[in-house]
Amino acid sequence: MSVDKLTLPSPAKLNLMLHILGRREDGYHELQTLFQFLDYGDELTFAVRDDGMIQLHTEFDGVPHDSNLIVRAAKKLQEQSGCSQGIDIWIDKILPMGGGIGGGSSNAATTLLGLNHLWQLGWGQDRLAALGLTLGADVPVFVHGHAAFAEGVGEKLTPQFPEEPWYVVLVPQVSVSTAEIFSDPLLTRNSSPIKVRPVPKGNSRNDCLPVVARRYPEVRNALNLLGKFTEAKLTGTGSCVFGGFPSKAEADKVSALLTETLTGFVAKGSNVSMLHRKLQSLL
Ligand SMILES: C[C@@](CO)(OP(=O)(O)O)[C@H](O)COP(=O)(O)OP(=O)(O)OC[C@H]1O[C@@H](n2ccc(N)nc2=O)[C@H](O)[C@@H]1O
Ligand SMILES: Nc1ncnc2c1ncn2[C@@H]1O[C@H](COP(=O)(O)OP(=O)(O)O)[C@@H](O)[C@H]1O
Repeated sequence: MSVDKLTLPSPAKLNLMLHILGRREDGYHELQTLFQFLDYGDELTFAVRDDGMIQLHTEFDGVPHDSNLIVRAAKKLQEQSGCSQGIDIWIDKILPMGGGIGGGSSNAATTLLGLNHLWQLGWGQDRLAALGLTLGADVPVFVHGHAAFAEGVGEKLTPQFPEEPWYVVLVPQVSVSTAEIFSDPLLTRNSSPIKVRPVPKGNSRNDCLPVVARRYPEVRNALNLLGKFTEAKLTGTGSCVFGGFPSKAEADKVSALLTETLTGFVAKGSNVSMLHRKLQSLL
């Protein structure tokens, strides 16, 4: 049965570790990183239109309509599939921008999967992920929807099954530009590749952390505060800082103490993205 309206989640991700192995000729960096999803994110609503127009109805501060990754994803999919239908889109945005939790990439992936469903294109995940990669290095993992060890610039994915703790995520009130961190001369770019799978314990370092912590006192502060309770880590190029706890009750307790002065939230780690769980329930 065909539907013409759909609401889908757009989860956040964490980088449980991130090593930078080198820089390619095109300026992009070769990484090894472990992605896991959070059961926490934005929500997008899509409604098919017959006139071919693509319209995002929710305004974003500082992001013009046609630059929004949601609109760019929809337009690319429409062009490449030759679809004559259009789409109205609304988003309930709760993920911070420039937080290293992948909100923009996740929104793009939710759009690709949602429109593939509504426009009945029948594209497979590999094809959607390849299109997604042209929008951002993190889009493919959100399209595939499974926790994964990622190599290359993030597009070579091997599914992984890390523990799924409860996380406290602190959101320092600064937006970190990924490009700015990757162009810092002090960034470590020569980590040795990990050859063993699954990634052995003790490799949880994020090579971006020293550069981000030096540039952003707010991130340093969040790392110090959460570090009093558990190992505090940086996700991606930041700004968000996270730490795992064995139960929701423990995460809630620490979060209540820290969010008196800092913004943050508690969320469960998940190896199957909530977007894919919802899509599965529609089939
Ligand atoms: C570092 C990571 C780790 O998950 O996450 P974030 O902190 O951004 O969430 C990602 O690889 C980011 O992916 P994404 O946010 O999609 O980055 P893109 O838009 O593709 O790239 C933004 C800019 O960062 C630099 N860049 C990005 C990825 C990479 N592997 N090497 C790079 O040098 C490039 O200068 C690029 O122009
Ligand atoms: N739908 C979107 N959601 C978030 N950011 C977007 C979106 N579309 C474009 N952007 C731009 O992408 C940048 C990176 O966004 P985001 O993915 O949230 O951060 P990060 O890559 O640090 O996890 C934002 O600062 C914003 O300028």
